[in-house]
Amino acid sequence: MRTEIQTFVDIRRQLHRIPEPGYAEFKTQRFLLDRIGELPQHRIEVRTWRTGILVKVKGTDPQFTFGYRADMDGLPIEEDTSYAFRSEHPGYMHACGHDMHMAIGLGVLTHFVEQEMADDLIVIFQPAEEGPGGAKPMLESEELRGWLPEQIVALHIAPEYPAGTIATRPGILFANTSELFIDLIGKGGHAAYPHRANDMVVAAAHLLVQLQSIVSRNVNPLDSAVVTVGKIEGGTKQNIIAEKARLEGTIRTLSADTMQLVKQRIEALVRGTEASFECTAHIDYGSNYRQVYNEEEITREFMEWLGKSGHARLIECSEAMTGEDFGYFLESIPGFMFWLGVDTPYGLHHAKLEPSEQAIPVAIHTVTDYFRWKSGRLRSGGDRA
Ligand SMILES: CC(=O)N[C@@H](CCC[C@H](N)C(=O)O)C(=O)O
Repeated sequence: MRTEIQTFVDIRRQLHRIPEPGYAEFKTQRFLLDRIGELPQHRIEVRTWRTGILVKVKGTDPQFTFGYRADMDGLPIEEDTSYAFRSEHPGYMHACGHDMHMAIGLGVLTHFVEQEMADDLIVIFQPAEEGPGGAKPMLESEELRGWLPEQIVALHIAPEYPAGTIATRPGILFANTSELFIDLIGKGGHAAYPHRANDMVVAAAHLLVQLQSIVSRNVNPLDSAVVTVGKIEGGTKQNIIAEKARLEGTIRTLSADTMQLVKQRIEALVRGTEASFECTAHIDYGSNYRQVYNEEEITREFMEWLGKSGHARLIECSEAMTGEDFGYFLESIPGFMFWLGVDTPYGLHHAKLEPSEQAIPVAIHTVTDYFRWKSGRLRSGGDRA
């Protein structure tokens, strides 16, 4: 690659400074458009969709279109890393590696602008992966509909694997997800007169504990599910009985049927809370993501190629209960997602996450060489898409 890898490490650091929430990735979009604007323009076409960006790199003799997708949004976390290039947006951090995913995306794009390929490539910078989900509406947009790739690849950083490793599997990689918001509304009052009020802090505490029984007592132990309440809010002051409480969480399942079962049980427990605490409740499932299902034949072929290529050490991993709206891309476009080892003791969504930047060249070389190899293979008639 003629452009130095250090460029993409620097780009990642600059992106790290400006994490933004879903659909508010304005500075991020501007930054990426400026970098894309510095590339020779004769072989690229650029479109924007909300805060996202689509870039087509025209091949010399296109018969096929490859796609690489990078997500763009940050998370509401106060950063606590040792970095000199910490977030400049108080309360926001790239704690899920989207800064790495975007820098790698620019690396892949730059490579194919500098060193042409026969086939076309679409690089997709997608907003709002952490919520409410940019993939589905982007796929339905006019901007992307006319430019749909025929095979698509995405990656996600993996703190638990060493830099220089790539982990994936054919079939299901990430879970089905649903957000969960439960509002409880009772009757507030004076702390000294509990008999004249319906305390929603107590109701929320009971419900929170009952929710734990869904995975332990309703889901088949041989199946997998997660119900996590990550935020709980209620009340206004220590000597006022709370009129309202809110639980915010997420549900994860490996099958769509189990997702339905978990939701039915949540609804039953919430109805029980209404009866027990004489309150009213409202459930909102927010945004739901489809499982990430790697097309089996293409993924096996990639794994075999990677094993021989020497670009990274390959691990065949198990499914994870993480969610990713990339699942919507894989619903209509064959392809796969892989974990990119970044070797850090702190997990995704942690304020101290410091992914190893050594993984950036590993990913750029893997993705670009794989597309080039696959393009040649399709042309030689050695494969289907
Ligand atoms: C890779 C990753 O961490 N993705 C997120 C996706 C969030 C989906 C949605 N907002 C939810 O919380 O259900 C994850 O938390 O797995």
